[in-house]
Amino acid sequence: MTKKIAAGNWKMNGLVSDLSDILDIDRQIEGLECTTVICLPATLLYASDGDPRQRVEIGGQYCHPAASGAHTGDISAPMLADAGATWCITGHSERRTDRNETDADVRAQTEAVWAAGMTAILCIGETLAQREAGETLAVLTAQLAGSLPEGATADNTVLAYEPVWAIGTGKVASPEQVAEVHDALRAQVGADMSLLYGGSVKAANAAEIFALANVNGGLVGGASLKAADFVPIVQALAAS
Ligand SMILES: O=C[C@H](O)COP(=O)(O)O
Repeated sequence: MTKKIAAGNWKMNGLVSDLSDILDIDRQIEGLECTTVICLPATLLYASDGDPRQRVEIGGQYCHPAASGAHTGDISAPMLADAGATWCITGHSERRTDRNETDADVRAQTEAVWAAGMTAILCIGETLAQREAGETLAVLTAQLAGSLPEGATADNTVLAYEPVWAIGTGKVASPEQVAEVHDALRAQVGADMSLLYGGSVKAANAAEIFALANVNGGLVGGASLKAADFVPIVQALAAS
């Protein structure tokens, strides 16, 4: 069975002093029936794990496929797990673009996430040019085939659809666009894997997106940084 998941992605934002927002979120989501995750910069994971949280689960945003080795500046999945992460994003479009990560890289990272006992939030998404060329479903199908490893289950993987043109732009995909993609993904990954939508999700549009049949939650960037913005999104998901 799918799980409702409200996942925040702080991206390259946040200092130790900002962890008070995690505690605020934690307090305010008590009693809500959904899983809440915040994917933090690696520098904040250990400090966050030391906080007296009850409900918010913590994740990383990337991992190297190897467990250790001579990879200056990188971080491994066992390191993230050791610092308290139980989730890790793989294949975010910002890394596919900024770091030239390929589907094969994402597949290897996802396997590393599983090996460290964490759940992967695997991201796929089309660019505006691909959408305008009518290639959206073909692009997503190819990304899925290339980056989702054999052995993916509803317990070890959550799939996030994030249209690149909707990330951080304020241009949220329409309910029809989200529904078309999520219905197609559901047919490909089976009934149980949770499917998240990401791209300019905020309190004002969350309920409409979460009401769609095959949307089981959101991957939220900018609106996850402050409890005042994120908690209403978690509440909308729990009420959906
Ligand atoms: O991982 C989160 C997504 O990239 C969405 O970011 P955004 O909510 O700031 O558009």
